[in-house]
Amino acid sequence: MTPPWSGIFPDDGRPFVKMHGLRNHFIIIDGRAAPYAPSAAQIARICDVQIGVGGDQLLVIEQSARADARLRILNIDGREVGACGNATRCAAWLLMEEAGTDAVTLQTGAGVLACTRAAALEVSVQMGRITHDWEAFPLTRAVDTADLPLVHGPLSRGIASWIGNPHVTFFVRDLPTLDVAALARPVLTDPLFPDQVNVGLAEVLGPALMRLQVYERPGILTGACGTGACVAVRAAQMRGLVDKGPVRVQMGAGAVTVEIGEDGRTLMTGPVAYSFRGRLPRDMERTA
Ligand SMILES: N[C@H](CCC[C@H](N)C(=O)O)C(=O)O
Repeated sequence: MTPPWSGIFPDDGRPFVKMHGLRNHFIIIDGRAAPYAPSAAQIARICDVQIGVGGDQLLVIEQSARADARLRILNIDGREVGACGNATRCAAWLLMEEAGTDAVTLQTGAGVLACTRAAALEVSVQMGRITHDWEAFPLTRAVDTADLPLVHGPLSRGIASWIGNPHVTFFVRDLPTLDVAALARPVLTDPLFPDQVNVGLAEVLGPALMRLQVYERPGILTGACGTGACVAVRAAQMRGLVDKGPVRVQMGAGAVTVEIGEDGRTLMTGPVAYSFRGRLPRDMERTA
């Protein structure tokens, strides 16, 4: 079937796949054969749901000397970030489907992550170790990252964690009634975080159950956040609020399971979903 209007809109632009993990949505582009390095303005337009494809992040898969592939994660403002749990699951699933395998390694800013198929549309990722080293973030001054000296309205006693990207987790009550973006915005831009920070509001519902919403850099409320779920479980365990075993983290559209080993290595398992595929307009290639 020839697509209608193909003469008006030539479909020879860069192919993309749109996927999501619990509504955290991504545009995935294969940059292995032909490198793809869009400008910040192009990234913003592609990620804009009203005038582009729509996505919380743009993902570019590249060749890697250290892993099966390299995953580059670009925020909607063009900034490259070191980690994204939901994106890692989606990209891993795509590469496993492509190769007909049940395991794949992905090089990210958090290191080389081992990913495996957990079920037909479910992927486990060994996310690496969570640290609380204030220099890793970086923070503008040395503080107790296990109990941050930061109060923004009802948010206090935050825990700062690094899992390839920076996060702060606050524990709250009645999460569904809160205006998460409004509460988290002043934290995201607090001068303590010169590179901004992803802000998670977590509520413990039981010894192995939490719910979470994350206001992500550069200032978007996402449907779910895989790295945010990992650090929220870690933070809850540090405070003795949940068990040491696997913890389910509910995030609106569903849940991920996070298991943190004795050695601090963090395994995250959760769903992936295919939305659609298509081609970007021709002018989404960088020309200069
Ligand atoms: N949603 C992603 C995290 C993206 C983090 C990014 N917004 C940053 O600036 O670090 C996840 O599933 O882990």
